[in-house]
Amino acid sequence: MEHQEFNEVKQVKEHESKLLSQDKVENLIQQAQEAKVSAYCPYSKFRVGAALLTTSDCVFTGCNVENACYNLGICAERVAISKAVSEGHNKFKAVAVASDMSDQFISPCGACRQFMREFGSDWLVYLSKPDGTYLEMTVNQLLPVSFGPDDLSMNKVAN
Ligand SMILES: O=c1ccn([C@H]2C[C@H](O)[C@@H](CO)O2)c(=O)[nH]1
Ligand SMILES: [Zn+2]
Repeated sequence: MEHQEFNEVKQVKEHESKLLSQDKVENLIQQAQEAKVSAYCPYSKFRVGAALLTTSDCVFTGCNVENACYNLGICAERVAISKAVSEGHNKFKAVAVASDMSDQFISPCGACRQFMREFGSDWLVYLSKPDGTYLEMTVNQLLPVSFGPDDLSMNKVAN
């Protein structure tokens, strides 16, 4: 097998080994839908919930939290990630996102994509609808050609 072809097969296998079972995805989406109930969104009235699965199989949830000073509002995804990191968890397998939109999959904003990317590019994001259907994407698919910790010289292994 050609070297490049071998690497492609290896990458596909690595990716497949990181995918969650249908049961686990459905469970994570369910937790995101439950987290959505706590959304504090008196201004947009757009409820969002997120459920973040760590590599140690803990789940941290989050909802959007808005503010009378509109620009201070924070998204569900960043709340969930901040809760996890502040409790000592910063390695993630997946995050599920849920909203009330039945006609389209909720998709994380640019700020949240960059916030996710800080903790790796090859973990999974499940964009869901209220009926439980979902799209599976990687952080890299949502934010290709990204800027991350390794791009800072202070974080490089060797110069
Ligand atoms: O993926 C998303 C998209 C939007 N919002 C929030 C931000 C704001 O409170 C409201 C409307 O944009 O929804 C999230 O929490 N996550
Ligand atoms: Zn966001």
